[in-house]
Amino acid sequence: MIFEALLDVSSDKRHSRYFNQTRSHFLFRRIRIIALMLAIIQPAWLAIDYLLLPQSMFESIAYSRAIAASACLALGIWTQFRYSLRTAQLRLLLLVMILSAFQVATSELLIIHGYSTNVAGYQFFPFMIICMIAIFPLSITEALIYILVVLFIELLTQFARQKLGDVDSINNLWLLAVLGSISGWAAINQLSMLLGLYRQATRDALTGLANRRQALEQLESELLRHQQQQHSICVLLFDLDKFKLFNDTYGHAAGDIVLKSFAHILKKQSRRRTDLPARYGGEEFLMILPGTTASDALVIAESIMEACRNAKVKTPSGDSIGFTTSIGIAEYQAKETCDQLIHRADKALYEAKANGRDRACIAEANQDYTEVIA
Ligand SMILES: Nc1nc2c(ncn2[C@@H]2O[C@H](COP(=O)(O)OP(=O)(O)OP(=O)(O)O)[C@@H](O)[C@H]2O)c(=O)[nH]1
Repeated sequence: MIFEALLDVSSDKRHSRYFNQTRSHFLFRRIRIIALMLAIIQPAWLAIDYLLLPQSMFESIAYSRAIAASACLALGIWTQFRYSLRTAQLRLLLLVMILSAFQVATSELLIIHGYSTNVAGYQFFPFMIICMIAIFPLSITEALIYILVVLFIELLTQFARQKLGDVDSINNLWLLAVLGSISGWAAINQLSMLLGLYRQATRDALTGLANRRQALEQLESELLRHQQQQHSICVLLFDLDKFKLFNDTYGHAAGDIVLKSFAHILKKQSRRRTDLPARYGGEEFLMILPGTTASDALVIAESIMEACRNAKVKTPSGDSIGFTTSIGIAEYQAKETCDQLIHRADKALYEAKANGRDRACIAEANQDYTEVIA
Protein backbone atom coordinates (compact mmCIF):
# COMPACT_ATOMS: atom_id res chain seq x y z
CA MET A 1 0.00 0.00 0.00
CA ILE A 2 2.72 2.49 1.06
CA PHE A 3 4.89 1.21 -1.79
CA GLU A 4 2.00 1.81 -4.25
CA ALA A 5 1.49 5.33 -2.87
CA LEU A 6 5.23 5.99 -3.22
CA LEU A 7 5.23 4.73 -6.81
CA ASP A 8 2.24 6.98 -7.53
CA VAL A 9 4.17 10.11 -6.56
CA SER A 10 7.61 9.02 -7.76
CA SER A 11 7.17 10.38 -11.31
CA ASP A 12 4.47 11.23 -13.83
CA LYS A 13 4.96 7.90 -15.66
CA ARG A 14 2.13 6.19 -13.74
CA HIS A 15 -0.32 9.07 -14.20
CA SER A 16 -2.96 9.06 -16.89
CA ARG A 17 -2.70 11.55 -19.69
CA TYR A 18 -5.88 13.11 -18.34
CA PHE A 19 -4.48 13.61 -14.85
CA ASN A 20 -1.32 15.09 -16.38
CA GLN A 21 -3.46 17.57 -18.27
CA THR A 22 -5.27 18.56 -15.07
CA ARG A 23 -2.00 18.91 -13.14
CA SER A 24 -0.39 20.91 -15.98
CA HIS A 25 -3.24 23.38 -15.85
CA PHE A 26 -2.93 23.55 -12.07
CA LEU A 27 0.83 24.22 -12.33
CA PHE A 28 0.24 26.70 -15.15
CA ARG A 29 -2.19 28.75 -13.03
CA ARG A 30 0.10 28.85 -9.98
CA ILE A 31 3.23 29.72 -11.97
CA ARG A 32 1.27 32.41 -13.76
CA ILE A 33 0.02 34.00 -10.51
CA ILE A 34 3.51 33.94 -8.95
CA ALA A 35 5.19 35.28 -12.11
CA LEU A 36 2.68 38.15 -12.40
CA MET A 37 2.97 38.91 -8.67
CA LEU A 38 6.76 39.04 -8.99
CA ALA A 39 6.47 41.25 -12.07
CA ILE A 40 4.66 43.77 -9.80
CA ILE A 41 6.67 43.23 -6.59
CA GLN A 42 10.09 43.54 -8.31
CA PRO A 43 9.63 47.20 -9.36
CA ALA A 44 7.79 47.97 -6.08
CA TRP A 45 10.86 46.68 -4.17
CA LEU A 46 12.82 49.54 -5.73
CA ALA A 47 11.42 51.80 -2.99
CA ILE A 48 13.14 49.61 -0.36
CA ASP A 49 16.34 49.49 -2.46
CA TYR A 50 16.24 53.27 -2.68
CA LEU A 51 16.05 53.61 1.09
CA LEU A 52 18.62 50.92 1.95
CA LEU A 53 21.13 50.80 -0.89
CA PRO A 54 23.85 53.33 -1.55
CA GLN A 55 23.04 55.65 -4.48
CA SER A 56 25.96 54.26 -6.55
CA MET A 57 24.35 50.80 -6.45
CA PHE A 58 20.75 51.74 -6.92
CA GLU A 59 20.84 52.22 -10.70
CA SER A 60 22.51 48.91 -11.59
CA ILE A 61 20.24 46.98 -9.19
CA ALA A 62 17.23 48.77 -10.72
CA TYR A 63 18.28 47.49 -14.18
CA SER A 64 18.52 43.91 -12.84
CA ARG A 65 15.07 44.29 -11.31
CA ALA A 66 13.66 45.63 -14.59
CA ILE A 67 15.08 42.63 -16.51
CA ALA A 68 13.81 40.12 -13.91
CA ALA A 69 10.36 41.81 -13.80
CA SER A 70 10.11 41.74 -17.62
CA ALA A 71 11.09 38.05 -17.71
CA CYS A 72 8.45 37.30 -15.02
CA LEU A 73 5.87 39.29 -16.96
CA ALA A 74 6.68 37.33 -20.15
CA LEU A 75 6.32 34.07 -18.20
CA GLY A 76 3.03 35.27 -16.70
CA ILE A 77 1.45 36.19 -20.03
CA TRP A 78 2.70 33.07 -21.85
CA THR A 79 -0.57 31.19 -22.06
CA GLN A 80 0.18 28.61 -24.77
CA PHE A 81 0.28 24.85 -24.06
CA ARG A 82 -1.33 25.15 -20.64
CA TYR A 83 -2.37 21.49 -20.75
CA SER A 84 1.09 20.14 -21.58
CA LEU A 85 2.95 18.74 -18.57
CA ARG A 86 6.35 19.12 -20.22
CA THR A 87 5.66 22.82 -20.83
CA ALA A 88 4.48 23.26 -17.22
CA GLN A 89 7.73 21.67 -15.97
CA LEU A 90 9.72 23.95 -18.27
CA ARG A 91 7.77 27.01 -17.07
CA LEU A 92 8.60 26.19 -13.44
CA LEU A 93 12.26 25.66 -14.32
CA LEU A 94 12.27 29.04 -16.07
CA LEU A 95 10.75 30.69 -12.98
CA VAL A 96 13.46 29.17 -10.76
CA MET A 97 16.17 30.21 -13.25
CA ILE A 98 14.89 33.81 -13.58
CA LEU A 99 14.85 34.27 -9.80
CA SER A 100 18.24 32.57 -9.37
CA ALA A 101 19.81 34.66 -12.15
CA PHE A 102 18.49 37.82 -10.52
CA GLN A 103 19.78 36.74 -7.13
CA VAL A 104 23.26 35.84 -8.46
CA ALA A 105 23.52 39.07 -10.50
CA THR A 106 22.42 41.41 -7.71
CA SER A 107 24.57 39.72 -5.04
CA GLU A 108 27.57 39.91 -7.37
CA LEU A 109 26.93 43.61 -7.97
CA LEU A 110 26.78 44.26 -4.23
CA ILE A 111 29.94 42.23 -3.53
CA ILE A 112 31.91 43.83 -6.40
CA HIS A 113 31.08 47.26 -4.98
CA GLY A 114 32.14 46.15 -1.52
CA TYR A 115 28.71 45.88 0.10
CA SER A 116 27.20 43.06 2.09
CA THR A 117 24.36 40.98 0.58
CA ASN A 118 22.58 41.38 3.92
CA VAL A 119 21.42 44.80 2.70
CA ALA A 120 17.75 44.81 1.63
CA GLY A 121 17.40 41.05 2.21
CA TYR A 122 19.34 39.78 -0.84
CA GLN A 123 20.91 36.92 1.11
CA PHE A 124 17.42 35.44 1.62
CA PHE A 125 16.73 34.94 -2.07
CA PRO A 126 17.92 31.32 -2.51
CA PHE A 127 15.89 30.39 0.60
CA MET A 128 12.80 32.08 -0.85
CA ILE A 129 13.25 30.22 -4.16
CA ILE A 130 13.58 26.84 -2.47
CA CYS A 131 10.55 27.52 -0.22
CA MET A 132 8.50 28.47 -3.30
CA ILE A 133 8.73 24.85 -4.51
CA ALA A 134 6.28 23.89 -1.72
CA ILE A 135 3.51 25.75 -3.56
CA PHE A 136 3.42 23.26 -6.46
CA PRO A 137 2.15 19.66 -6.61
CA LEU A 138 5.30 17.84 -7.75
CA SER A 139 6.49 14.27 -8.11
CA ILE A 140 9.57 13.11 -6.18
CA THR A 141 11.66 13.29 -9.38
CA GLU A 142 10.49 16.82 -10.21
CA ALA A 143 10.93 18.14 -6.65
CA LEU A 144 14.44 16.64 -6.54
CA ILE A 145 15.40 18.26 -9.85
CA TYR A 146 14.23 21.76 -8.83
CA ILE A 147 15.85 21.52 -5.39
CA LEU A 148 19.12 20.27 -6.90
CA VAL A 149 19.07 23.12 -9.43
CA VAL A 150 18.87 25.69 -6.58
CA LEU A 151 21.59 23.89 -4.59
CA PHE A 152 23.80 23.61 -7.66
CA ILE A 153 23.47 27.33 -8.41
CA GLU A 154 24.39 28.12 -4.77
CA LEU A 155 27.40 25.80 -5.01
CA LEU A 156 28.54 27.38 -8.27
CA THR A 157 28.16 30.87 -6.83
CA GLN A 158 30.19 29.93 -3.75
CA PHE A 159 32.81 28.36 -5.99
CA ALA A 160 33.03 31.48 -8.20
CA ARG A 161 33.40 33.65 -5.10
CA GLN A 162 36.04 31.23 -3.76
CA LYS A 163 33.95 30.78 -0.63
CA LEU A 164 33.43 27.04 -0.99
CA GLY A 165 34.14 25.38 2.36
CA ASP A 166 33.73 28.53 4.49
CA VAL A 167 31.64 28.13 7.63
CA ASP A 168 29.05 30.60 6.31
CA SER A 169 28.87 28.86 2.94
CA ILE A 170 28.46 25.40 4.46
CA ASN A 171 25.84 26.87 6.77
CA ASN A 172 23.93 28.27 3.77
CA LEU A 173 24.10 25.00 1.86
CA TRP A 174 22.94 23.03 4.89
CA LEU A 175 20.02 25.40 5.50
CA LEU A 176 19.07 25.23 1.82
CA ALA A 177 19.15 21.42 1.93
CA VAL A 178 16.94 21.35 5.06
CA LEU A 179 14.45 23.84 3.62
CA GLY A 180 14.56 21.97 0.30
CA SER A 181 13.62 18.72 2.04
CA ILE A 182 10.69 20.38 3.79
CA SER A 183 9.38 22.17 0.71
CA GLY A 184 9.96 19.07 -1.46
CA TRP A 185 8.00 16.98 1.04
CA ALA A 186 5.16 19.54 0.97
CA ALA A 187 5.16 19.55 -2.85
CA ILE A 188 5.01 15.73 -3.01
CA ASN A 189 2.18 15.71 -0.44
CA GLN A 190 0.28 18.18 -2.57
CA LEU A 191 0.63 15.85 -5.56
CA SER A 192 -0.55 12.89 -3.50
CA MET A 193 -3.59 14.86 -2.30
CA LEU A 194 -4.39 16.11 -5.79
CA LEU A 195 -4.10 12.59 -7.19
CA GLY A 196 -6.39 11.21 -4.46
CA LEU A 197 -9.03 13.90 -4.99
CA TYR A 198 -8.77 13.55 -8.77
CA ARG A 199 -9.33 9.80 -8.57
CA GLN A 200 -12.28 10.20 -6.21
CA ALA A 201 -13.90 12.77 -8.48
CA THR A 202 -13.29 11.02 -11.78
CA ARG A 203 -13.46 7.29 -11.06
CA ASP A 204 -16.39 4.97 -10.71
CA ALA A 205 -16.26 3.45 -7.22
CA LEU A 206 -17.34 -0.08 -8.22
CA THR A 207 -15.21 -0.69 -11.31
CA GLY A 208 -12.35 1.80 -10.89
CA LEU A 209 -12.91 3.01 -14.46
CA ALA A 210 -13.37 6.66 -15.40
CA ASN A 211 -16.85 7.88 -14.53
CA ARG A 212 -19.35 9.44 -16.92
CA ARG A 213 -18.28 13.02 -16.11
CA GLN A 214 -14.65 12.38 -16.91
CA ALA A 215 -15.51 10.42 -20.05
CA LEU A 216 -17.60 13.30 -21.39
CA GLU A 217 -14.97 15.89 -20.45
CA GLN A 218 -12.26 13.88 -22.17
CA LEU A 219 -14.40 13.31 -25.24
CA GLU A 220 -14.94 17.08 -25.49
CA SER A 221 -11.20 17.68 -25.26
CA GLU A 222 -10.51 14.95 -27.85
CA LEU A 223 -12.96 16.63 -30.22
CA LEU A 224 -11.14 19.94 -29.69
CA ARG A 225 -7.83 18.22 -30.39
CA HIS A 226 -9.37 16.74 -33.53
CA GLN A 227 -9.91 20.27 -34.88
CA GLN A 228 -6.14 20.86 -34.70
CA GLN A 229 -4.80 17.44 -35.67
CA GLN A 230 -7.63 15.99 -37.78
CA HIS A 231 -7.06 12.46 -36.46
CA SER A 232 -9.98 10.00 -36.34
CA ILE A 233 -11.83 9.34 -33.07
CA CYS A 234 -14.12 6.44 -32.31
CA VAL A 235 -16.50 5.82 -29.44
CA LEU A 236 -17.74 2.39 -28.44
CA LEU A 237 -20.91 2.16 -26.36
CA PHE A 238 -21.44 -1.14 -24.51
CA ASP A 239 -24.51 -2.59 -22.84
CA LEU A 240 -24.34 -5.95 -21.08
CA ASP A 241 -26.93 -8.37 -22.47
CA LYS A 242 -29.94 -9.42 -20.40
CA PHE A 243 -28.39 -7.97 -17.31
CA LYS A 244 -31.72 -7.53 -15.54
CA LEU A 245 -32.37 -11.25 -15.92
CA PHE A 246 -28.87 -11.94 -14.65
CA ASN A 247 -29.48 -9.78 -11.55
CA ASP A 248 -32.87 -11.37 -10.97
CA THR A 249 -31.43 -14.89 -11.29
CA TYR A 250 -28.13 -14.63 -9.42
CA GLY A 251 -28.62 -11.51 -7.28
CA HIS A 252 -27.31 -7.96 -7.36
CA ALA A 253 -23.96 -8.91 -5.79
CA ALA A 254 -23.29 -11.35 -8.65
CA GLY A 255 -24.23 -8.56 -11.09
CA ASP A 256 -21.59 -6.34 -9.48
CA ILE A 257 -18.97 -9.07 -9.97
CA VAL A 258 -19.84 -9.18 -13.69
CA LEU A 259 -19.54 -5.39 -13.93
CA LYS A 260 -16.07 -5.56 -12.35
CA SER A 261 -15.03 -8.41 -14.60
CA PHE A 262 -16.23 -6.52 -17.67
CA ALA A 263 -14.35 -3.38 -16.52
CA HIS A 264 -11.23 -5.52 -16.20
CA ILE A 265 -11.65 -6.72 -19.80
CA LEU A 266 -12.07 -3.13 -21.02
CA LYS A 267 -8.91 -2.06 -19.15
CA LYS A 268 -6.95 -4.91 -20.70
CA GLN A 269 -8.20 -4.04 -24.17
CA SER A 270 -7.28 -0.34 -23.79
CA ARG A 271 -3.88 -0.85 -25.29
CA ARG A 272 -2.86 2.74 -25.85
CA ARG A 273 -2.37 5.37 -23.16
CA THR A 274 -4.91 7.55 -24.93
CA ASP A 275 -7.70 4.93 -24.93
CA LEU A 276 -10.24 5.70 -22.22
CA PRO A 277 -12.68 3.05 -20.95
CA ALA A 278 -15.42 4.46 -18.71
CA ARG A 279 -18.56 3.41 -16.88
CA TYR A 280 -21.24 5.45 -18.55
CA GLY A 281 -23.98 4.49 -16.09
CA GLY A 282 -25.56 1.29 -14.73
CA GLU A 283 -24.51 -1.56 -17.04
CA GLU A 284 -23.55 0.82 -19.86
CA PHE A 285 -19.90 1.47 -20.64
CA LEU A 286 -18.14 3.82 -23.03
CA MET A 287 -14.73 3.60 -24.62
CA ILE A 288 -13.03 6.55 -26.32
CA LEU A 289 -10.43 5.59 -28.90
CA PRO A 290 -8.55 8.60 -30.29
CA GLY A 291 -6.64 7.98 -33.53
CA THR A 292 -8.82 4.94 -34.37
CA THR A 293 -11.06 4.43 -37.40
CA ALA A 294 -14.38 2.56 -37.29
CA SER A 295 -12.88 -0.54 -38.94
CA ASP A 296 -10.02 -0.65 -36.36
CA ALA A 297 -12.58 -0.11 -33.59
CA LEU A 298 -14.56 -3.09 -34.90
CA VAL A 299 -11.49 -5.32 -34.47
CA ILE A 300 -11.17 -4.11 -30.86
CA ALA A 301 -14.93 -4.61 -30.31
CA GLU A 302 -14.69 -8.20 -31.59
CA SER A 303 -11.79 -8.90 -29.30
CA ILE A 304 -13.76 -7.51 -26.31
CA MET A 305 -16.81 -9.64 -27.20
CA GLU A 306 -14.57 -12.69 -27.49
CA ALA A 307 -13.00 -11.97 -24.07
CA CYS A 308 -16.51 -11.66 -22.53
CA ARG A 309 -17.62 -14.98 -24.04
CA ASN A 310 -14.53 -16.68 -22.59
CA ALA A 311 -14.80 -15.03 -19.17
CA LYS A 312 -16.41 -17.02 -16.40
CA VAL A 313 -17.38 -15.22 -13.19
CA LYS A 314 -17.94 -16.93 -9.90
CA THR A 315 -21.10 -15.76 -8.16
CA PRO A 316 -21.36 -15.60 -4.32
CA SER A 317 -23.57 -18.74 -4.48
CA GLY A 318 -20.75 -20.62 -6.23
CA ASP A 319 -22.14 -20.69 -9.80
CA SER A 320 -19.72 -20.11 -12.63
CA ILE A 321 -21.39 -18.09 -15.36
CA GLY A 322 -20.58 -16.22 -18.54
CA PHE A 323 -21.89 -12.97 -19.98
CA THR A 324 -22.02 -11.13 -23.30
CA THR A 325 -22.16 -7.53 -24.45
CA SER A 326 -23.61 -5.63 -27.38
CA ILE A 327 -21.64 -2.74 -28.84
CA GLY A 328 -22.45 0.39 -30.84
CA ILE A 329 -19.53 1.99 -32.68
CA ALA A 330 -19.46 5.54 -34.05
CA GLU A 331 -16.60 7.35 -35.75
CA TYR A 332 -16.48 11.11 -35.30
CA GLN A 333 -17.60 13.24 -38.22
CA ALA A 334 -16.51 16.84 -38.71
CA LYS A 335 -18.69 19.45 -36.96
CA GLU A 336 -20.49 16.81 -34.90
CA THR A 337 -21.00 17.53 -31.19
CA CYS A 338 -20.18 15.16 -28.37
CA ASP A 339 -23.91 14.43 -27.82
CA GLN A 340 -24.48 13.73 -31.51
CA LEU A 341 -21.56 11.30 -31.64
CA ILE A 342 -22.79 9.38 -28.58
CA HIS A 343 -26.33 9.44 -29.93
CA ARG A 344 -25.15 7.71 -33.13
CA ALA A 345 -23.24 5.11 -31.06
CA ASP A 346 -26.42 4.57 -29.03
CA LYS A 347 -28.45 4.03 -32.21
CA ALA A 348 -25.88 1.48 -33.41
CA LEU A 349 -26.04 -0.23 -30.00
CA TYR A 350 -29.83 -0.41 -30.28
CA GLU A 351 -29.38 -2.04 -33.70
CA ALA A 352 -26.94 -4.59 -32.22
CA LYS A 353 -29.52 -5.44 -29.52
CA ALA A 354 -32.35 -5.65 -32.05
CA ASN A 355 -30.26 -7.97 -34.28
CA GLY A 356 -29.88 -10.56 -31.51
CA ARG A 357 -27.28 -9.14 -29.02
CA ASP A 358 -23.64 -10.24 -28.51
CA ARG A 359 -22.62 -8.30 -31.62
CA ALA A 360 -21.23 -4.92 -32.68
CA CYS A 361 -22.76 -2.46 -35.16
CA ILE A 362 -21.10 0.54 -36.75
CA ALA A 363 -23.19 3.72 -36.97
CA GLU A 364 -23.49 4.99 -40.51
CA ALA A 365 -22.07 8.40 -41.29
CA ASN A 366 -24.71 11.14 -40.97
CA GLN A 367 -27.17 8.63 -39.54
CA ASP A 368 -29.98 10.56 -37.89
CA TYR A 369 -27.85 13.63 -38.17
CA THR A 370 -30.74 15.94 -38.95
CA GLU A 371 -32.83 14.39 -36.21
CA VAL A 372 -30.06 14.97 -33.65
CA ILE A 373 -29.48 18.59 -34.47
CA ALA A 374 -33.20 19.34 -34.81
N1 LIG B 1 -25.73 -5.47 -10.07
C1 LIG B 1 -25.93 -4.27 -10.59
N2 LIG B 1 -26.93 -4.08 -11.46
C2 LIG B 1 -27.09 -2.87 -12.01
C3 LIG B 1 -26.26 -1.80 -11.68
N3 LIG B 1 -26.64 -0.70 -12.39
C4 LIG B 1 -27.70 -1.10 -13.12
N4 LIG B 1 -27.98 -2.40 -12.91
C5 LIG B 1 -29.06 -3.23 -13.46
O1 LIG B 1 -28.92 -3.37 -14.84
C6 LIG B 1 -30.18 -3.79 -15.37
C7 LIG B 1 -30.39 -3.14 -16.73
O2 LIG B 1 -31.34 -3.86 -17.39
P1 LIG B 1 -32.09 -3.35 -18.67
O3 LIG B 1 -31.57 -2.01 -19.08
O4 LIG B 1 -33.56 -3.44 -18.43
O5 LIG B 1 -31.74 -4.31 -19.83
P2 LIG B 1 -31.11 -5.76 -19.88
O6 LIG B 1 -31.74 -6.70 -18.91
O7 LIG B 1 -29.62 -5.60 -19.77
O8 LIG B 1 -31.52 -6.20 -21.31
P3 LIG B 1 -30.93 -5.75 -22.67
O9 LIG B 1 -30.14 -4.49 -22.44
O10 LIG B 1 -32.10 -5.53 -23.56
O11 LIG B 1 -30.06 -6.86 -23.13
C8 LIG B 1 -31.22 -3.37 -14.35
O12 LIG B 1 -31.78 -4.51 -13.74
C9 LIG B 1 -30.42 -2.58 -13.29
O13 LIG B 1 -30.90 -2.77 -11.98
C10 LIG B 1 -25.20 -2.02 -10.72
O14 LIG B 1 -24.41 -1.14 -10.37
N5 LIG B 1 -25.07 -3.28 -10.22
